[in-house]
Amino acid sequence: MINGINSREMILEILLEIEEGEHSHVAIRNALSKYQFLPKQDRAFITRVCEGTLEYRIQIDYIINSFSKVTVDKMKPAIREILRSAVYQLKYMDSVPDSAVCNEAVKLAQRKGFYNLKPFVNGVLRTIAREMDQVRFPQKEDDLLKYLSVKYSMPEVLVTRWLEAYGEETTEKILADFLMEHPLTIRCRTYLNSKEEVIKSLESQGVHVAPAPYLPYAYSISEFNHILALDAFIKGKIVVQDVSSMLVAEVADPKKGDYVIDVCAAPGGKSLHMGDKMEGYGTVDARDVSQYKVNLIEENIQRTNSINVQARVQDATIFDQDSELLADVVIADVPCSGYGVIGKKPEIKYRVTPQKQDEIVILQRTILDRAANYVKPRGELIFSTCTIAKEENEENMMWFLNNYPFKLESLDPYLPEELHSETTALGYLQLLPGVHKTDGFFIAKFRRK
Ligand SMILES: C[S@@+](CC[C@H](N)C(=O)[O-])C[C@H]1O[C@@H](n2cnc3c(N)ncnc32)[C@H](O)[C@@H]1O
Repeated sequence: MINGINSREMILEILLEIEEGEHSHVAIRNALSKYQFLPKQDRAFITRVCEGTLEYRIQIDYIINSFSKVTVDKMKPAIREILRSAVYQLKYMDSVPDSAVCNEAVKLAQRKGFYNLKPFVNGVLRTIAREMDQVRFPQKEDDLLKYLSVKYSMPEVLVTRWLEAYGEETTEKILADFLMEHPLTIRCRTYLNSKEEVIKSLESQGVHVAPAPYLPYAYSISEFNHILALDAFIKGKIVVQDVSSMLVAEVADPKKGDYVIDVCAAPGGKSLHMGDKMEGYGTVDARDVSQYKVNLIEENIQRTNSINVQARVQDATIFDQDSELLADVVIADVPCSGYGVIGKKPEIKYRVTPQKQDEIVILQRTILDRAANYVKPRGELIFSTCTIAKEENEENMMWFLNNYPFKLESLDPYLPEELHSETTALGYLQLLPGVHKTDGFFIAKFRRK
């Protein structure tokens, strides 16, 4: 307990908020920003327990259901989250003694008004603490699907999809990678700043900086408290961006003076990168569906002083006649299922429905249809998603090629050699977590005939 704030109570509130539909990073950020005085250690503890409980939820539920007469889905939400977060600590956090985990959970149940459930919480947790090693997890030889689902805490519906699409070995690599911790990656804005100077600035603030894979201006950073406090960030010398996302501007390869339309631009990562590649010349017209989203782009334009990027509200599903055949480059980084970033946003895996999947493909095709109209003759359209779902990627790509006057163009001249493959020579790239050293991501490059 610090200044009346109990970290386990905060964890419970955050997990309940995520259960109700909030994004995990938003729920955690909002809770922590309310209590700015919390020491670094407590912030790290709250973040780890929330993220870990979410990441391992299926496995944790399996453990609880192995010992509790009441199954997890029948429990009251608060009791369920108290148990889940306690089991996460018991299994994955050696730094907290088991007895403390159990005592704190029981106290929290009481504080939340569940006085009569104290013995239940106490009984289940102490049994789990004692008998954790005896849990009979599904075995690979008996039931591959259940084994992968419980071991890597991934809903069976997703495991099934990936087994079909990518086979057993690759699926297991993807699943394992989602549970690994990855440092944050940044793009150093080398057209305005020297890399050495930026690294020096970061290191002078205690940040650990290491080269990130594939691109010479990409770095991994760790051991810092908050990105907003880093001088290089405040001064717009770096942009937070996954390397997969940086590859979009590489592949687009815009020329100084180009007119670029980014139809789904918020918060602006790829738009700013395109602007930098054009070294302040030309125009990047960064659009998104709402004022709220456009404000996010604006903030980034201002922070980085990106003079050739402008933001505005424009629904990408509505044809903008004024843009017809005008753009040298159109970026369609469309909304998607987000399966490629489950490692960063674990709640995505629990919110999958077949209906959502169908709707997202329709939305993507509608956006691609409008975006195609903005590309000038012999101009280019870059289509990208942060997912690994074939219907959103390869199938949409084929649909587009079959219906529009565009052809694919090789990505190889723009990619590092280690990413070259049969498909990149044709004009598209599917990055898979655990196989490639990035998020899951898809890029295709089309040129108007
Ligand atoms: C994958 S994100 C874009 C990320 C962005 N390109 C970047 O690099 O920072 C997809 C974006 O599509 C936007 N979006 C969703 N529906 C849209 C629509 N109908 N029109 C325009 N943008 C839309 C979302 O608001 C979201 O910002």
